[in-house]
Amino acid sequence: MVSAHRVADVRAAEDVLLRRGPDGALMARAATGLAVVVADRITRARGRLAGARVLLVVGAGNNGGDALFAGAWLARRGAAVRWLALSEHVHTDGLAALQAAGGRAADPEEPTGWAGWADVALDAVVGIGGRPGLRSEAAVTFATLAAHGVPVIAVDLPSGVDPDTGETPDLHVRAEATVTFGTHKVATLVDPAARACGEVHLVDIGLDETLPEDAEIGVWEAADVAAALRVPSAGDHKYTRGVVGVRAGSAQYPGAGVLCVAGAAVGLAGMVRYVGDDAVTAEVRRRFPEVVGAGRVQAWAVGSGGGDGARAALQAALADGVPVVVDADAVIHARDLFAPGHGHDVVLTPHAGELAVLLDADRADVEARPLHHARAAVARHEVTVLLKGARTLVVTPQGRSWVNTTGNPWLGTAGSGDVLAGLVAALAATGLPLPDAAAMGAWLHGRAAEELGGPFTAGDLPHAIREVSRALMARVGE
Ligand SMILES: NC(=O)C1=CN([C@@H]2O[C@H](COP(=O)(O)OP(=O)(O)OC[C@H]3O[C@@H](n4cnc5c(N)ncnc54)[C@H](O)[C@@H]3O)[C@@H](O)[C@H]2O)[C@@H](O)CC1
Ligand SMILES: Nc1ncnc2c1ncn2[C@@H]1O[C@H](COP(=O)(O)OP(=O)(O)O)[C@@H](O)[C@H]1O
Ligand SMILES: [K+]
Repeated sequence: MVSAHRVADVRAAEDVLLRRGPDGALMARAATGLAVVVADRITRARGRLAGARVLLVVGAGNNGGDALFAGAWLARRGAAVRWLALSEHVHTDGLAALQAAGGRAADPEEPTGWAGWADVALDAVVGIGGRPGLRSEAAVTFATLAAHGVPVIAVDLPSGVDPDTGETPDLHVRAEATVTFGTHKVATLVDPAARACGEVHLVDIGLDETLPEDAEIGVWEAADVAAALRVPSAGDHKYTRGVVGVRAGSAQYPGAGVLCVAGAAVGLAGMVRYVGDDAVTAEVRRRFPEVVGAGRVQAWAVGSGGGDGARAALQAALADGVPVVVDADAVIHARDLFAPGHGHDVVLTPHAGELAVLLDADRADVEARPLHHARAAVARHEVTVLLKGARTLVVTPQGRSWVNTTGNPWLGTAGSGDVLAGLVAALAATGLPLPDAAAMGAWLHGRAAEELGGPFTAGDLPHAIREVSRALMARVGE
């Protein structure tokens, strides 16, 4: 599992290594890793590093130091390197190294000598020492670079984002790529900051052994999902594999019932039950002859397209005392059904708009602070929350947080959330803990979208999800 750590934890881990190793060793690792990524990107873009024009936008701290040493490495290999200092003092040894390698200062008053000159710029204004926002000089510098179409590679983090929350309350750099050191930061994974990072490269500087195990946020990877998927054994039959129930769709939204069942059908459970509107039931049976009616289940998916019937459906599902995926029209009923101490095993699966209604917040504020709001809902309702978005979050009442990095924007298509709700419930029915099922469902759903590429509609997802699961299980068997 990939993970992100808080700045305080990164600093503590760095301190241990700094005490152990020779002066500058850690920064040398970071700078070399940075330089190698920059050189590789330049080589891919223009064929060769020699002659490439690299601008370093440098602040006062060690973030600037990383860039100056990286600039020296690049200059020694034939790149033309200039630095633009945004602070009176910059990292002394880094600057000396760059000067010795032939780097030159850019004149801030002459943008033709930097914005009009550079093939690529490194943002090394601030890293984990930064507060959100950009001072006006930095803001003007990056606006000028953007106006000249110069791509930016951020050092550790795009300057101006909030490292520990992923929030971007103020001006910040928008990078084409970010080279981050030692471990991910929340900002390199969680939106909206993750969007400002572009492609993220993680450089190993040896922090792994000194970082705390309990990360701030984790990312499920293919191997984690593959290892957790429940593959039936010879002794299993349909009931031991798990039965998933769907109470979704309504006369108003019949398709949601069908799509939720379709998601449930590819979640590796042994049987799918559907309970709902007669016309929807008929359509579900027509599409999925194997689906049966009411009876015992090991997990429910409730609420997708549920309309006015969502509350009654949720109450009926809760009465069974099994894990429940609470989607769409059912989410709002968390308000009174899930007061602290309720004791149900539940995951809410809202998008930002639904979470905003539940929390009496603005949708824009949920989008600006998704992790904050997901955690607020978890605290208020003692449920797991899966907050859908480009970077879907799963936050549990036990204090774990995961962010999903699979998927593509084509997933923003009507009914795609219905498929996800059914899928998560089915995975839970196979015996997986509900939070794990939520994280794995988001991963499979996003990975299926990547396989499809796009454009696609929600009805294309289930088959792709099954193919992704099949490929993962084949990997485990290898
Ligand atoms: N501790 C270490 O040995 C290592 C640190 N590394 C690098 O060092 C960085 C952290 O360095 P620092 O602790 O020196 O901090 P930074 O370089 O991130 O920033 C600190 C400086 O920026 C100023 N500042 C803060 N917010 C600002 C803003 N919004 N606009 C303009 N200036 C602002 C501060 O007053 C301070 O002078 C990491 O992000 C990483 O790039 C790496 O070299 C790895 C090793
Ligand atoms: N820009 C995006 N990039 C990746 N995934 C996205 C994006 N926008 C939406 N999604 C995903 O698409 C799905 C949409 O679900 P939802 O909003 O509930 O749609 P519906 O209610 O129509 O089913 C969610 O899984 C969400 O994470
Ligand atoms: K930076």
